[in-house]
Amino acid sequence: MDIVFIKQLQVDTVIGVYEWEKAITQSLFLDLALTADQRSAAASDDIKLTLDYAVIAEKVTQLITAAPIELIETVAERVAQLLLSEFATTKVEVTVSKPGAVKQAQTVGVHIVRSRS
Ligand SMILES: Nc1nc2c(c(=O)[nH]1)N=C([C@H](O)[C@@H](O)CO)CN2
Repeated sequence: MDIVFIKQLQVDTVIGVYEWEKAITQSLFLDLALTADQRSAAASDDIKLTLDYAVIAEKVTQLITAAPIELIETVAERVAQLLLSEFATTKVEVTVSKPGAVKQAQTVGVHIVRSRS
């Protein structure tokens, strides 16, 4: 099946479980993959028949920055539910990375897969 994707979407927001994290902004990086048949969009060359990645990036950023969140798991789940409810996709994969959270690691994060039920 076809996938529309966004890689390494940077979202600067208040994220973390510790008190000191609630007073600063940190960067999250998101990889998103939305499954949807793209044959009609390709045949008609019509943006209305695909998943507009610019719109997706904007809505995801708005969702994450609307209020402080503690866990990156919460970010991933909320993003997955937003994508499934507002876009014509049957399955989404969401990876949320938080570089710098573990000094000895390049990055840490969570990857979830959710389908329309
Ligand atoms: N599985 C998770 N582990 C941790 C998280 C998280 O969101 N998910 N968060 C933290 C802290 O906020 C950490 O990033 C501060 O450096 C710790 N573990």
